Amino acid sequence: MVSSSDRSSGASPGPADGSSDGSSDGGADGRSRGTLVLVRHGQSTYNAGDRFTGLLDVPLSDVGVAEAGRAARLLADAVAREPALVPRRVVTSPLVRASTTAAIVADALPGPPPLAVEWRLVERHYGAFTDKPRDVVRRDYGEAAYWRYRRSYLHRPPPLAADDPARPLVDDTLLRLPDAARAALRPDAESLADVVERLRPFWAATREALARGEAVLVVGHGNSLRALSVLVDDLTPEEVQDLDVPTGHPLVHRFTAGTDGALVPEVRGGTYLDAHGAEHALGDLRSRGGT
Ligand SMILES: O=C(O)[C@H](O)COP(=O)(O)O
Repeated sequence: MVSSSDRSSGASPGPADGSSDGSSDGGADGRSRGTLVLVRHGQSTYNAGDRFTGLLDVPLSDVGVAEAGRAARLLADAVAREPALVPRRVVTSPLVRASTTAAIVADALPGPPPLAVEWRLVERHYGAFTDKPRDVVRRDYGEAAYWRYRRSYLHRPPPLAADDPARPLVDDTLLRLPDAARAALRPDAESLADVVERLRPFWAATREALARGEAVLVVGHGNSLRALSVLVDDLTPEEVQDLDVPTGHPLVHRFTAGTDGALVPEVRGGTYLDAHGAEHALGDLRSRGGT
């Protein structure tokens, strides 16, 4: 099983356009491949208030801005040691808590690399839980259902009703996404499995970039990154149930080529740039019920 605690110390690419700027050396020896760095945005105002966020477009808190700055410094130090880690672009969810984090991180890197917005990285649609304090949902739905909706792979939260006060806020986010996103996203609520399905094309493009030896840096959300991890590490539903993602901690995935040319993760679950800090953040996150 890969839980966050199994990750040891130590991002879609843009469209798979087949080009390379030579910023990565992976692939040259026929074995090593590109590097994927995943970063959950810094703490949002809703994380700070312990509310379900989902598709609401809320900003970073002051703590979140500081966390994004720390992630930027960690990545700047890492690329100074290993220039092949410089991504061609920083791929981000369109939601402002992620795109602000991505901009802070990109500014600290050589180039700086441009941002590429990928709608498939938006957070899981939390349905009727959207905008609700977690303790209220826990009280109203009961302990067992609360955990089932939050952590199970297949359960969707109850649908977001047309007269829910959060409905216009979610609709506002949906309206700002591309037509393809509105056609593909469930309008009422998503299970983690739904998020995995919408991320598949993104992972396919990312795999191609990694196979070309590129470095890919992705900024997303707690649940969109848990879902992406299912694809990156081939996690079972049981494994992803225990996976938590701390805010603002870069997680590096390196790959080699298997005998059949498939990408093989060097360390299943990846390697945090700041292992000690990530463990501390994960402990704190779990004491509050996880991602
Ligand atoms: O509340 C939520 O939607 C998730 O649990 C966390 O989402 P975030 O990573 O966007 O904070």
